[in-house]
Amino acid sequence: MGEAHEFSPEGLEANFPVGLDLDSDGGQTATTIGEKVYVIGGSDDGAVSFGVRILDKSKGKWEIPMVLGMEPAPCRGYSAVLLNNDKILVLKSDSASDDCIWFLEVDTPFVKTQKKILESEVVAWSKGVKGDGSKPVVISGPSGVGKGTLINRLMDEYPSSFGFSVSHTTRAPRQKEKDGVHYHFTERSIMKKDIEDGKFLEFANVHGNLYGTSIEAVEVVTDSRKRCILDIDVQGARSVKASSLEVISIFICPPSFEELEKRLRGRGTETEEQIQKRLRNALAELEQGKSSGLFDHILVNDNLETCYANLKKILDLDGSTKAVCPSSESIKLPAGHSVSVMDQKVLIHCGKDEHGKASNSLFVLDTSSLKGGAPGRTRGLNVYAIDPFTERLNGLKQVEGPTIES
Ligand SMILES: Nc1ncnc2c1ncn2[C@@H]1O[C@H](COP(=O)(O)OP(=O)(O)OP(=O)(O)O)[C@@H](O)[C@H]1O
Ligand SMILES: Nc1nc2c(ncn2[C@@H]2O[C@H](COP(=O)(O)O)[C@@H](O)[C@H]2O)c(=O)[nH]1
Repeated sequence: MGEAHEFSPEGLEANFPVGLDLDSDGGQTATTIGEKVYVIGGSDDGAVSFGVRILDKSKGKWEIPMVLGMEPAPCRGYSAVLLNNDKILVLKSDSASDDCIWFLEVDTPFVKTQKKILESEVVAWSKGVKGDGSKPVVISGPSGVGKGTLINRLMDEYPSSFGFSVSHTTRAPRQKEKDGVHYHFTERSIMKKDIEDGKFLEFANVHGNLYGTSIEAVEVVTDSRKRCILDIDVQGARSVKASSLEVISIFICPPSFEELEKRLRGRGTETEEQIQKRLRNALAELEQGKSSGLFDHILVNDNLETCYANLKKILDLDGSTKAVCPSSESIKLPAGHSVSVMDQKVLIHCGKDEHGKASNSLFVLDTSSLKGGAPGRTRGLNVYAIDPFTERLNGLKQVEGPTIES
């Protein structure tokens, strides 16, 4: 965990004279990691935006990195603190409670991998979400096995707990499919460009078309505080496994190849040629799915009721645990806040409240159990309030029902 630092453009310019032309009216922070200075932000009419540039001190050169993930919306101010030498915690002032904690990943495993793939300087934004959240669920299996049927049942029974990751595809829509609901139907050239720009968590050529999960598709679901479900093929599942997104992966098998063919034909959505292609691919998918240790669970979808019951068991929905329900705690930071770091705890001193009055509020952001991160959200944030009059820092105590605004 790095030291919290108060940002001073003047001080920084004295230390790093190589053209560090930071806003004199603030709105920017600079965080140094080794030879690199990460400068975030810039203000325009009082609104701070979150552009990123990097000063490489060894080369005496500025670089504009590729920025992955959704950037935070502009706000009136923020503070930044380095965590674990690989990410910068950004605390936005006067922002909605579910939009004030962000991470700019600058040297995490995901960013390191992307730097290699994209052969460019890369940083990645990841919004912090409170509470443990639940790992996204990857559901894979050959075409026609019943993945969509199972997912639809789950979403119908638990509409507030699960959200579907809407993939992009270059295949044509089927009769009842809606753009933006079942898929984002797109053109190959557009999708390829977005892939090159690092917007996809995974993508694959499946049955002659391009399919992929955008980082945004997963973020949108996480932001709605639901557990994300991805319906993707085996190649996609392998890419996700290799990424830093932690998931539960489930492979669905048919009871027999004949039954698979029957279901695929019975659905009546593909031409004979497409059915033949999907069946040919199913042989390889079944072999890979069953044998490679790629999946955490394998379910046989023979009887639909039994298979659905087993799926619910895997997802702890068989009555033994509560439904996925996010914490309702929230936080809103005034412009005058400051931060300091102790062990893995970030102390947020509120300074002034939203009416400009002095405030003694002190919040603790415990970063010891962070999970996930880019691509996607950073889960496991624990925020609580402490009363500075009654508590000493070595005796931090959680206050019930924090006074943090909801
Ligand atoms: N257990 C089952 N028994 C009999 N029919 C089933 C069963 N599960 C699903 N089906 C039927 O099989 C057909 C294919 O199911 P579904 O569309 O859900 O497959 P899928 O795996 O999502 O396929 P794709 O990967 O092509 O999207 C549908 O007509 C569905 O009603
Ligand atoms: N790798 C990915 N595979 C995906 C994605 N979205 C869907 N799929 C898989 O494609 C086949 C065919 O789907 P269909 O809707 O044309 O029948 C199926 O196995 C899906 O699981 C994706 O984003 N990435």
